[in-house]
Amino acid sequence: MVYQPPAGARDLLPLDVAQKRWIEERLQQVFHRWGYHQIITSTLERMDTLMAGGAIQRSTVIQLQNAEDEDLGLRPELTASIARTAVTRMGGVTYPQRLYYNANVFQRTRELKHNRQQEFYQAGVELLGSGGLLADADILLLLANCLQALGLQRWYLVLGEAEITRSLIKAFPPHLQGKVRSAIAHLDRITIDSLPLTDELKERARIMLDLRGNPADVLQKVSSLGLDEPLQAAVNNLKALVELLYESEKIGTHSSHGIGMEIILDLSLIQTLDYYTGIVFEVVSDTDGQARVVGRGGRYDHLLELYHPQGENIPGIGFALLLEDLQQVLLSGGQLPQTAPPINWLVVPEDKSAYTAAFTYAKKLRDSTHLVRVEIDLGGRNTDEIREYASDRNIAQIAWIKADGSTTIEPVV
Ligand SMILES: N[C@@H](Cc1c[nH]c[nH+]1)C(=O)O
Repeated sequence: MVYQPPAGARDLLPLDVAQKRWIEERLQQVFHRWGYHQIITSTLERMDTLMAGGAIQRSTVIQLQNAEDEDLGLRPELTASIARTAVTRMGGVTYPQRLYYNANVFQRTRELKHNRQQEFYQAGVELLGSGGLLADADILLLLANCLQALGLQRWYLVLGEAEITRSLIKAFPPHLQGKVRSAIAHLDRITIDSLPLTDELKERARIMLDLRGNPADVLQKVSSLGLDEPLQAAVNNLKALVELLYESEKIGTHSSHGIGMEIILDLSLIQTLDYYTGIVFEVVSDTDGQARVVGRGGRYDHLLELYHPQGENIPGIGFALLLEDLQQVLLSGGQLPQTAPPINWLVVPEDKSAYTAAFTYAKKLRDSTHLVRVEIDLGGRNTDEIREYASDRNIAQIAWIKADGSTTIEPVV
């Protein structure tokens, strides 16, 4: 019998863990500095929670069944679970609530044959109870601060607006809206040309594909589409947000806290999660010409009411950073540790009568500073082999201990 993990599952070895922790610790510090508290929700949820009123497709969830025949699944993301927790378990709290998480998620992919990954890690935040421009900007500045803390070099923010995009798509015949949506999401001009649409609608779809680029240009183009009042208000909001971010950034760049945010406005940006009601965004890292999405999020002002016992409406906005993708990018940038943390000391009892003295010395070392790593040599090796072991493992020093407690310290070459 060969014991393999199930297809798509992951084991993280010590070096992976060291790199993952490096990222997580930096993010956690930023989250704390911005007033966020950690929340841990259940990995397992009822399917109806996970699907968030149809915003998340059943087919993307790994489903399970328990003895009570409940319809359960492994969370594919955390926003729905946090929305559920906030309104069902945190009654009486004052808003806004600032919550962050660091957790694994499971996403079912159809291409299992190639052992496509199904378990991922995300670190993210949810800001609950505040709608509007200030909260939007606060979240995006927090996002920029996270990326800065990681030392991510070249990245840009793709910013869209779910309501505007949704309403632009509504102009298409209902039975084709799904196809148009997917073609636009994939920037697929060929499909758009081949769809049975009037010339006018094809042109509209092409314009939508072009609603991507420098914010000022895109805002001008979208205004030419003759939007109705509420949508024009959403466009104006977007404009105000971009201005606020650039202004805040200017202040940042003059101090040592330049956030270096470049914004690409993209009104064709469509997220597969369909609970968004306002701004949506992706962080794209662009290293060596290779673009990779390392985070995403947006505003969801009608998600919490789905779970609220009285259907009360509480707005929300948040983002998730995708830890595997960040790890890949940071690895190629050379920021991450290349080895698991080294051991500082190997404490070697010279014979049986020195065991107690060795444990006492190891304890003294461990108590001396909280960052020290100390191993006891467990025997079975001669002096040369011990030196070789210490050098292979990059251990800095050996402490040879005699029964009377006398110690010889030897730096490892
Ligand atoms: N949960 C979303 C990201 C997000 C957090 N908050 C809002 N959106 C995702 O996994 O893509």
